[in-house]
Amino acid sequence: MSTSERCAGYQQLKKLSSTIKPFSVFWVLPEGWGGFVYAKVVSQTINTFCASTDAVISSTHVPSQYRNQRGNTEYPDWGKKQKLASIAQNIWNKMVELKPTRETAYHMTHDGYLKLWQLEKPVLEGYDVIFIDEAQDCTPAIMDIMLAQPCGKILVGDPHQQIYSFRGAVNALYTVPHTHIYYLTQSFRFGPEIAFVGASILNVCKGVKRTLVGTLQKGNVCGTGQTEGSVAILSRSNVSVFSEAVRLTEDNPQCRIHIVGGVDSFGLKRIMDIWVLMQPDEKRKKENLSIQDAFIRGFSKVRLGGYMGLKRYATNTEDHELEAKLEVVERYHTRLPELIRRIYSCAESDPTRADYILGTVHKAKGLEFDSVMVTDDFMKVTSPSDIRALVSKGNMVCDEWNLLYVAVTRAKRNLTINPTIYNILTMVGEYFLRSELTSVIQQQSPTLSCCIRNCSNTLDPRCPVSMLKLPVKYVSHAVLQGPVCVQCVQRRVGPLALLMEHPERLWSQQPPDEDEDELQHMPIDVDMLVALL
Ligand SMILES: Nc1ncnc2c1ncn2[C@@H]1O[C@H](COP(=O)(O)OP(=O)(O)OP(=O)(O)O)[C@@H](O)[C@H]1O
Repeated sequence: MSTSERCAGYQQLKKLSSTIKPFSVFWVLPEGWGGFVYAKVVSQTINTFCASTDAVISSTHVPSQYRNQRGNTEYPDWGKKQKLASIAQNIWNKMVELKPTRETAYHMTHDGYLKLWQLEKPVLEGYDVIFIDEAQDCTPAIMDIMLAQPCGKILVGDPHQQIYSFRGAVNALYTVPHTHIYYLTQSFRFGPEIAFVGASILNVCKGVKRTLVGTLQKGNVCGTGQTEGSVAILSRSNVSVFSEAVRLTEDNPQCRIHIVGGVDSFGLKRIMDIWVLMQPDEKRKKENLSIQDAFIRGFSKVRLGGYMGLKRYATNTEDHELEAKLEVVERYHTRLPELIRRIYSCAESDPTRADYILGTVHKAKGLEFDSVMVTDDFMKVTSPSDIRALVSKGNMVCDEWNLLYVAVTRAKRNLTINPTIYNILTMVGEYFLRSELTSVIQQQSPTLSCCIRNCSNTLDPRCPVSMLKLPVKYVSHAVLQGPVCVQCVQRRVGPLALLMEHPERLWSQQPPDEDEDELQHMPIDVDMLVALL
């Protein structure tokens, strides 16, 4: 029987589910191997198998480490891995069967029937060439199907946009033997400013020196550009997407917001169900509050422990999506029903009619917007030592840098960066300094006091040209802007900057009390110096 016939069969039997849920697996675990932690490990084992090219489940598909019930990292030995693999294989065998079942753990999933198709070794007839986009995020199972085809293959992708390692994606661009390789380093989406920000993230965080080039169109990366056209606020997590929706609709209740992927798939109904679960029994009965989602409703039973039980489940199974929803419920607590109603009433299904487009980077991948604002919930970087510490954590951190890179490269004209990107730009010598007539600076800042933190110097009004720190706006606040004294400029653009100042006055000024560790890593912005002279 072909996979397509099988799929029709699963559909008829109502034996299809989108994903394997640890909660379903939990009910079919054998004695002695119960609990949510094993349910998570077995689910992950089946997922890894489905993403692989292998025909049977083995200990290689079992995670080499996982968080146990106490929150400690556990490293299963070979015997334990064998047992977990055989539990997973039993479940997989039942998933494949074309028999009705009441256990949702035995439902076939999308990744599951893709796996069956791969094992069937399909031959796609009638194609001269297959074009495989987003090849950096394909699983080995998908690549196995594609590469086995007798026609030509073109793989397209960007290794720095790989953001699905956690789902078993392996960057095929580096592993597949090829006859030709072409580097597409120019993007037609944006101009040099946004390209520089993208290239700086790759350079500082991943040590990649190949430059990303834009076109000649003008761009703004200070968050101060004219916001015409589509404006997207991109976040790392769903919690921030929710917070942004709350903030925007609080500031302006008439505001129209579009949530990438749709307001329903964002899970507002499930968030509301979790909130209901959190309410005491009497309140639920008195106000006739019901829980729609069967999974959440399950936890209202005493033996599963109510809201706290659901929280334990999310922690034990490392279900980050559920953890995010719980965080939203706890953060907004009593206000939640009103906020959800407000978000629904401001939601706009057509992005072209929305004032703001909100979404996570995972959802916004492949899209582009005239203006992009990056929220501050991405990986935090304050110094080069942060980066060194993070790099040692391997692949998952690599995905985090890629997420930041994907976020900024969605912008066509205007970019609002976050503090981490600001710090990364500092590490490549971009201090947002510009030379300006001192008389012009004085109109804005009559005292000519240096705006750098911990510096009490002032600028000399007799100097014809001085330095100004440009205003940079983040999503939530603006950073310091204003005049910068010669001592502070010298630390950033090199000793020739001292030529801007009268020697007597220069010796009378103290260098500011800046963090020495930070200063050691401050690169000299030679281009700025050239521009100055
Ligand atoms: N040759 C070209 N001349 C002018 N504009 C182009 C050209 N090719 C693409 N563009 C424009 O550049 C933008 C980016 O193109 P496209 O979406 O194909 O890039 P991409 O490589 O798939 O981007 P990403 O993978 O980052 O999402 C689009 O607005 C597209 O219309």
